Amino acid sequence: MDTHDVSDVPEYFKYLQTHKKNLKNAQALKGRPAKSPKSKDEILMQFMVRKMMAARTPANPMNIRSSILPPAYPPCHTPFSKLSKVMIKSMCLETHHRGRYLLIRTVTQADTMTAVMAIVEDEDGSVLMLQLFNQEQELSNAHSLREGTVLVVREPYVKVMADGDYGIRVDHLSDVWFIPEFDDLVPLSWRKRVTQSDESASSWKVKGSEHFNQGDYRSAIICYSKALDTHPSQELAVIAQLNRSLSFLRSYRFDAALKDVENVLQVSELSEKGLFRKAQALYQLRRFKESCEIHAILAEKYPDNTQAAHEYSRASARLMEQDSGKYEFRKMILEAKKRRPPMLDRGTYIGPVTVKQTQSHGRGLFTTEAVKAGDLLLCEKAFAHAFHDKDSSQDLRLLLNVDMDKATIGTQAELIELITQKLHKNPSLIPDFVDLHHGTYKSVDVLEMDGIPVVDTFLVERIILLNGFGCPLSSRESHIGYMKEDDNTANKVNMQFHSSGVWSLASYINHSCLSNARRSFIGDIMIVRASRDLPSNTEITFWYKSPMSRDPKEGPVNLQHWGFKCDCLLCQETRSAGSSVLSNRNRISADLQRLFKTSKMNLRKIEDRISNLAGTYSRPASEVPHLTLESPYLSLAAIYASSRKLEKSVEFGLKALESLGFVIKGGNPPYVSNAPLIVKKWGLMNDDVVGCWMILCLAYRELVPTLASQAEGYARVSYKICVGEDETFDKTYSRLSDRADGFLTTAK
Ligand SMILES: C[S@@+](CC[C@H](N)C(=O)[O-])C[C@H]1O[C@@H](n2cnc3c(N)ncnc32)[C@H](O)[C@@H]1O
Repeated sequence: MDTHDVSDVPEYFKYLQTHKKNLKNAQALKGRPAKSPKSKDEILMQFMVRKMMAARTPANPMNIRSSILPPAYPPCHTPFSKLSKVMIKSMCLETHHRGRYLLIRTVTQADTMTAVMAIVEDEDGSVLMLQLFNQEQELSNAHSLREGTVLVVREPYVKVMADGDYGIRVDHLSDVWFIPEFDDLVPLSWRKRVTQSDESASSWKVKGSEHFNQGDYRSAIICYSKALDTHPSQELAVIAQLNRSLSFLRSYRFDAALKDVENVLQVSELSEKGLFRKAQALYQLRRFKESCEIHAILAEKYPDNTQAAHEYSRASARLMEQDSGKYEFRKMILEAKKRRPPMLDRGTYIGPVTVKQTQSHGRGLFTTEAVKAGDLLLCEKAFAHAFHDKDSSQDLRLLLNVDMDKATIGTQAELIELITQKLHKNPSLIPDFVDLHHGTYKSVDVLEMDGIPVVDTFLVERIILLNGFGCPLSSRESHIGYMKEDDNTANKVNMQFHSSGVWSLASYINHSCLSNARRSFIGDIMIVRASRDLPSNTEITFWYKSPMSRDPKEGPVNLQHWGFKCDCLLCQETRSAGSSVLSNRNRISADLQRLFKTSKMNLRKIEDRISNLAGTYSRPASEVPHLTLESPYLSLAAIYASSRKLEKSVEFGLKALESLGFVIKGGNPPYVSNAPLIVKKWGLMNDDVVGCWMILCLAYRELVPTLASQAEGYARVSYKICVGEDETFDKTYSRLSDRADGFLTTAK
């Protein structure tokens, strides 16, 4: 939704086809020996050269870094005890060595190119390239994958890479294990020193603390675990668990941190550090209520702990947002502008909505009580958010999925990394995430193996493909960009963004072109508001693709990406209208655009052409919106407002809204004194609606002042629906602006 899908753009389409061909050629080598004919020295030299080249040359003709997903394959889900060792010399190309494992060690420093890469050797001294995908970038830093690191690759997959060389490709995080030097699996010849088998718990603890102080949390965790396995005294066990919990917190492993402190609290119920770290782990897992409960104990027992007091107020603020749906939106907008990445620390508010089964399109989100247009339905923090900063030199990435024939530009590849890592580190989050819609993709039904969480990278990718959203830095910013554009082209309404994310609850919202809700963004927070009045138990829908983004002659909006065809009334009307009506609409629309651009505009002719266009619709707009009419009506309303023909401005302003399906009473002459302006039915909500209400507001100010503030009220609600909040409305629109729609061209 709103991501840069470039699958059909000729240059990317060609690039995708080239990769499919490479893949086919590679697969023709399936079964050939994986051992490279090159010598170890040649392979090492080549690695260094590749590293230098990668730093200098763009990755593809489009100067965008590309990530290519191979055909999907499941993660290893066989217990390690049932795997047998394989050597490089016995491995084959383009083969998943099921039931086998490979023991290797790195013989180069790792480097991050398209993946974390290093040259590895096995016990025979045979070498190959290793490519670890979806790992943290820090893996290639000094602490982690340094030369000599021993690894186990479970069920290794050897691929022919794009340049024809061979490499072990690991896509699933649980398929690679980093083996500590003292582990029994490590051959004696690979050990730098002989580890004392009688090393004491306290010396492991000391080593753990040394690693911790150097910021090497992975090694610290290994040493504290070793201390705990080495029969520590109860006192030492508590210290090792407390220390390990802090290392877990620092490495974003909140489930494990929580488990450690819970063990500590069983022995020492009121441990200050134990309670504090528990409250922190719960906060990070977004369990704010439980975090506050622990903080309440801390506050009572340790009133002088100022850090805990500070964290208590933070957790209370999140809980308040979560329970009340009250946010300081203006502050959030300022924060999103400043923070990089624009991740906002806020609670998720779930309004009067619930997930239920629909009749024909899987699960959907429904109202649990009647709501009004503009009401807040959801204010959801992203499960994961990948930001592209257009003002920085950050690379854009092209993600090629050969299984799905998809090419997207933006941050989708990064999002896969973020989500696989988050789930791998916090397995308590896996069940809800993998329950999101994933089409026909079948994954393995295993959540854990050998005590390690199993996360299927290809499942994550499919979930992102079907549930992810492209998003602006803030919808206010994109609204302002939209209003500043003069040209009302499809590009203007077809917004696509490089930043992207997944919002779990919003993922249950189905599409309808006749949507009744709209999403907006502030940083990584998605806001969903009702765009019309809705009775209880109504299915909430928003656009995956805006029906206004399509070319009128193209027919219904193309939702092939999500595997369905929309059956809303708008799509039905478009299908039944037939190609001659659609091309007639298209022709008149193009003619109108031309007439609006002529220097001496002939308004009578324009009005005539608009009437012709209106004549192509057989059903009233209150039933099926007349989308092609909105823009010309709105342009006329603005032109007449500027030339002070206010009655005409009102006439066309109302028509613009009616073309979107609005039913409005009391807006047209004859005006009855004190009769209200009433929206009987809300229509489709696009960004133009705000400006249209403002044009009406400004015209009514002179014609019927009592209606002006009501029109402005509707402008404010429409703004809130489009932008997510109305705290910045006055900064963006003013009755005193010199523009016909009140938009402040200076708005920032
Ligand atoms: C983001 S998910 C929406 C939630 C999904 N229905 C579920 O059960 O989890 C997107 C998927 O929902 C289904 N869907 C959404 N809108 C639909 C519609 N108007 N008609 C049919 N299927 C729809 C499609 O299968 C689509 O790929």
